[in-house]
Amino acid sequence: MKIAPSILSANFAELGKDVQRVAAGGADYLHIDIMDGHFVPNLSFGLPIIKALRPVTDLPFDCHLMVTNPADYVQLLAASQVQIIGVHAETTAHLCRLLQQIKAAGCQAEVVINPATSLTVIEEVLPLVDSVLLMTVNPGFGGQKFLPFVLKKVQRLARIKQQNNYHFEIEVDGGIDPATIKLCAAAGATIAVAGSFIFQNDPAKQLALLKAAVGE
Ligand SMILES: O=C(CO)[C@@H](O)[C@H](O)COP(=O)(O)O
Ligand SMILES: [Co+2]
Repeated sequence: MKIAPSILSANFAELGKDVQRVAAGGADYLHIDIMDGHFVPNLSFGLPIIKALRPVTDLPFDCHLMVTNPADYVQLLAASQVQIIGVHAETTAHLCRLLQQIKAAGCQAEVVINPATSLTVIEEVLPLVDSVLLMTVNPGFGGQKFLPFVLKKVQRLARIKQQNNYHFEIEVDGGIDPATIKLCAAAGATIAVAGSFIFQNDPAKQLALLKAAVGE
């Protein structure tokens, strides 16, 4: 199980230092939540923050776009050396084209769905993607409670992946702590995003607690 700390819950007054702390603590990715106040009822941060953080760490940037017009940002994010671009299936009528644009820009394509969105919405594009991010909270805020009904969706996706010999990562995002990461790993998730749990205390210590919970 790989871990992607979400900087949404970092101390923004010490953002660079917090990023270095999670990198030193053994994080596998840096999860960056971009919110526009339209697709989700919250604003977070944008490209200047990504550009400022890029020289701070070699961790791959996993950019989770919670915006109504994700296609407008693909080229800009690719030019800012973001490795993974995650787009919500709910934001576009042209999901296949959007994922192709991400790949053509040289990035890994990640499709994201809300807790209430069915896997059937993304089934046809599964051969195209590098990762599938299943939201385990309703997107927009850190510190929310994990929604256990999504575990069945993780299991179903893991089965589809195995049956078709697909190679995408299965990522979960929201409400991850030592108890819920264990449930997600057992259901077949391969990457866990964690924000408030990691940054509520010493990030290296918190990362170790998450890893220990999944036997790493
Ligand atoms: O995308 C989101 C929220 O919309 C997440 O990435 C959060 O940042 C996760 O925070 P916690 O639930 O772990 O506090
Ligand atoms: Co996120």
